[in-house]
Amino acid sequence: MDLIWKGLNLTLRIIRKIFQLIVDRPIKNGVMLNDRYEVLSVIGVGSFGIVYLCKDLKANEKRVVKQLRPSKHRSKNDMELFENEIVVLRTLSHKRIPMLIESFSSNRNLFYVMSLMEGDNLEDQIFSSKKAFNEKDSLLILSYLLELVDYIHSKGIYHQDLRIPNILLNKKDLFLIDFGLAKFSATVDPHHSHEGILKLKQQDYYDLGEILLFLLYTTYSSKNKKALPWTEELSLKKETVYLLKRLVQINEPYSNMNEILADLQSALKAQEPLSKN
Ligand SMILES: Nc1ncnc2c1ncn2[C@@H]1O[C@H](COP(=O)(O)OP(=O)(O)OP(=O)(O)O)[C@@H](O)[C@H]1O
Repeated sequence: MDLIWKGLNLTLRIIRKIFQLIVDRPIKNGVMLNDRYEVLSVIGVGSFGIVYLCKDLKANEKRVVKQLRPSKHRSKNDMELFENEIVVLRTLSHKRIPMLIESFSSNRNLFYVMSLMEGDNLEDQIFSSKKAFNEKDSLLILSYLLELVDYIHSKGIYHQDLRIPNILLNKKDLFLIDFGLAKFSATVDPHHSHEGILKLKQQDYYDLGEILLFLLYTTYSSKNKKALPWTEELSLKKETVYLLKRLVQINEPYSNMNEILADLQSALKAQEPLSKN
């Protein structure tokens, strides 16, 4: 009985996967969306959306169009998350965050259009291009991210999905994308109780700590057969360790941005060579 049940489950999973592959086929290059956006290429396929590079024929600019995967249309929750992402982008206005141009539906598909952020995501840079970041560079990236996180928090928005695939980087700029799971403080906590908002805030801080760890590990090559905790594997300045331990909540979690910024300044200062006098 158990075997039949398992077999049935597996068959259902395979059918669902085939269904997804068929309905989630990306739109072909050259197709015109909303009489304005010509699809040039697919630049990303996430669990949630299909992302296209398009030419905006009206503005004569390159744009990014995100389509909710058609297989996700069957879930009210996924459609709500897509709508939520649109509202979040409409609320934000920062040169390092995509600007919402418009949203539309076509042939029962949902789309929104945003500005193109020119950079490659950190996940691809680390794993495909094998880019490595030393301690100082990693701290500098954290400082750019903190500025953005501080900005979105000031708008009552908490990203809740700060991860390396959602950070784009080029030689001089860093961008934050993918607000699909972002939360508005007013929705989560209509009474603005300090506790609810603190939880959202600290989740973003924790994720920043994990990103910092990811970056720091790019210069690490294992000499031991056995994996050890990061505190033993990485040789970092004590100021960086202090900052990390509070971000990832090994020690007392941070409760506001000013505390993090002050500790980051100390960690960056510790990277400077000692002066001779
Ligand atoms: N505005 C943008 N400018 C440039 N590239 C972008 C932009 N938005 C998305 N991308 C590219 O498309 C990829 C997927 O985008 P995004 O993370 O928003 O999709 P998703 O379906 O929500 O993915 P996930 O499954 O990770 O949640 C990104 O990693 C990035 O490379």
